[in-house]
Amino acid sequence: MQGRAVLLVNLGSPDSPEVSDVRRYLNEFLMDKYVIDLPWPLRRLIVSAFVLPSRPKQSAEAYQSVWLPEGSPLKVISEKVRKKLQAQTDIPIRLAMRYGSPSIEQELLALAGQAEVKEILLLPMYPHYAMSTVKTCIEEAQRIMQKHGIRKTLNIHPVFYNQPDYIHALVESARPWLEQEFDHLLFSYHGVPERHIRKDDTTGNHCLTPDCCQKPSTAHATCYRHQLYETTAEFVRAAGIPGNRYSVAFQSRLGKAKWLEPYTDKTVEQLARQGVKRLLVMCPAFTADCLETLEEIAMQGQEIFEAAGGETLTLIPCLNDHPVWISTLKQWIEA
Ligand SMILES: C=CC1=C(C)c2cc3[nH]c(cc4nc(cc5[nH]c(cc1n2)c(C)c5CCC(=O)O)C(CCC(=O)O)=C4C)c(C)c3C=C
Ligand SMILES: [Fe+2]
Ligand SMILES: [Fe+2]
Repeated sequence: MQGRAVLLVNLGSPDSPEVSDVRRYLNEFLMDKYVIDLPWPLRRLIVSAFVLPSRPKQSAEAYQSVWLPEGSPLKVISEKVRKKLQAQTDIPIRLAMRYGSPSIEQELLALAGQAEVKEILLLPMYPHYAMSTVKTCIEEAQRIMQKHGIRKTLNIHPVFYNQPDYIHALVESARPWLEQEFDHLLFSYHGVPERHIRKDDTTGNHCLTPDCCQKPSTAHATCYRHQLYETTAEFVRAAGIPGNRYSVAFQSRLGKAKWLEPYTDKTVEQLARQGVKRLLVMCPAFTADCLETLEEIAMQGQEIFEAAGGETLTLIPCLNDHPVWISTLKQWIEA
């Protein structure tokens, strides 16, 4: 294990929940060609003319409602994970954010500056492949390595959506909630525009039909929808949840393009109208709780659910710093 180092990467948050910091963060995030995948002039126009005038204020209010004294939940939790992991291994571990701080550049340089480090394992903290998450982290890390002429080996940890030890950690972390009475379990995954999946499809004909993600295909290596269906299937199998007590939906859509469906807000409303009173929601696209779970699901989702006749919507926390997840990460980095 000598000579190894690890860089954990997550998405990132604004430096503070003030409108100006949220604007700077959204600008960096949405100007990434893998997030808004349009030619630069069009992307610049859309972000400047349609997003930045109003979204920062709206998002800042949302961030203010979940902000912790130590900072953004995503960063605070990610740092806890890093610290707990570091306490269990001698391999140097650092944490970077794809957008905002600490940057991939700063953290890669810090690792590369240690003479004893010969190879760096990049571990994007996302279970599923998407160009807006995993691909952009990998490319950014490679760009930084090239820019600074870093002569160390960069290894990429593969996505882990169907890894038995990941599924086990997910089930163990959800267990206290699953042991309580509930009517329905909703898996709410962060959505992506359908176009993103088609763009990464090497076969040219995948994800054009509703059931393509269920059939064997080489396209699944980069198919976010296939991968999250697999996580769901493995989870319910391991946790013993019957087919009529769970469903999948997609949250956090932005803009006018067609995103993966069904949408979480509509599904939550529909479930309440169908008579579901106690709804559990889990969000396995994220490994750490963040704005999208704590505000969009636990706050907005609860309001939608209650208004439509539901009683309690309970968010199952993400893996966060659960001990089974920490020991899974330890095994992966030491393998
Ligand atoms: C085109 C827009 C977006 C795509 C595509 C997208 C994909 C995507 N995002 C995550 C994980 C997270 N996203 C978060 C926040 C967030 N996401 C978008 C837009 C897209 N995401 C925006 C504009 C925001 C900011 C908040 C807002 O204004 O709504 C977060 C939370 C960050 C935090 O600070 O807590 C996470 C995490 C995944 C996994 C994903 C594709 C699979
Ligand atoms: Fe997002
Ligand atoms: Fe697919």
